[in-house]
Amino acid sequence: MRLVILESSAEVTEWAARYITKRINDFNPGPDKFFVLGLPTGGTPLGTYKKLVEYHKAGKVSFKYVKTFNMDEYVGIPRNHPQSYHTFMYENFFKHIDIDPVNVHILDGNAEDLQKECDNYEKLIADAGGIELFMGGIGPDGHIAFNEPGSSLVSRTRVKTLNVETIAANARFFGDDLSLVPKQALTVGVGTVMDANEVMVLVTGSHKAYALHMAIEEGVNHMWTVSAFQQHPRTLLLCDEDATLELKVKTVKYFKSLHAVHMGLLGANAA
Ligand SMILES: N[C@@H]1[C@@H](O)[C@H](O)[C@@H](COP(=O)(O)O)O[C@@H]1O
Repeated sequence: MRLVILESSAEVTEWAARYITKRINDFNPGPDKFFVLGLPTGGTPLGTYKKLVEYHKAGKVSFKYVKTFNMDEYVGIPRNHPQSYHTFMYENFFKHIDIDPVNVHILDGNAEDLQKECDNYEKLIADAGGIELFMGGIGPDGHIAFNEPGSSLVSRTRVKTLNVETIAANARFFGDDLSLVPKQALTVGVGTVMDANEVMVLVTGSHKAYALHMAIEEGVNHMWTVSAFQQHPRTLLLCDEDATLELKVKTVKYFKSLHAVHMGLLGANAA
């Protein structure tokens, strides 16, 4: 595992955008070779989407030969609801870049047969050749996508009932009214994310500090589903100073000593 510790959440989101840009460009995608990118929603990656749009507009990266798969979507709110993940992704990212909408995949939380929709999503990912880089965020309880505490660490895409903590955390997007927050979602499984060639998780803020500690300093545990990535050969965790508050000094010192190595991941002329 790599843990890249940066000063602020702005630096984390920018680092992620630079890394995605470099990975896409190094991959050199084309009509017969699409780069497959897994994507999250949430407040954390917003800055990354902003930067990617900026890099795209500056001609530094194209999404013409990129296919995307989003992690999750609420069940039961209309696709065009202001808080649906469809709306979030189009407003904050897709409508500003050159991606072909046919290459955008987001689960349909209004499908007649929800499990069929989930099974089909797994098939679409496999047909695309698997996910090259999966970016994710976590909830304060250490969930990845909507894989709530207690989720199977080999789970696949499915319907999930949200727990109280997640409903409370997401209430801010629904006028702080718990009753308006959807209670179910479709989500990729932990196993689905584990299948990606590389997993990059963004963790920012002191409210995620305990989750980061449980993710990397304790054992693999289905109560902290992000801890599963201890067993992934290419896990890249990006965090800010605030998120390190519950880590051991020894852990923080070690990973900070690797700063130059981590910056090297962004390419030869990375500042
Ligand atoms: N399903 C999403 C997750 O994918 C996301 O990582 C999490 C954290 O969101 P934020 O980045 O706003 O803290 O929120 C939701 O639960």
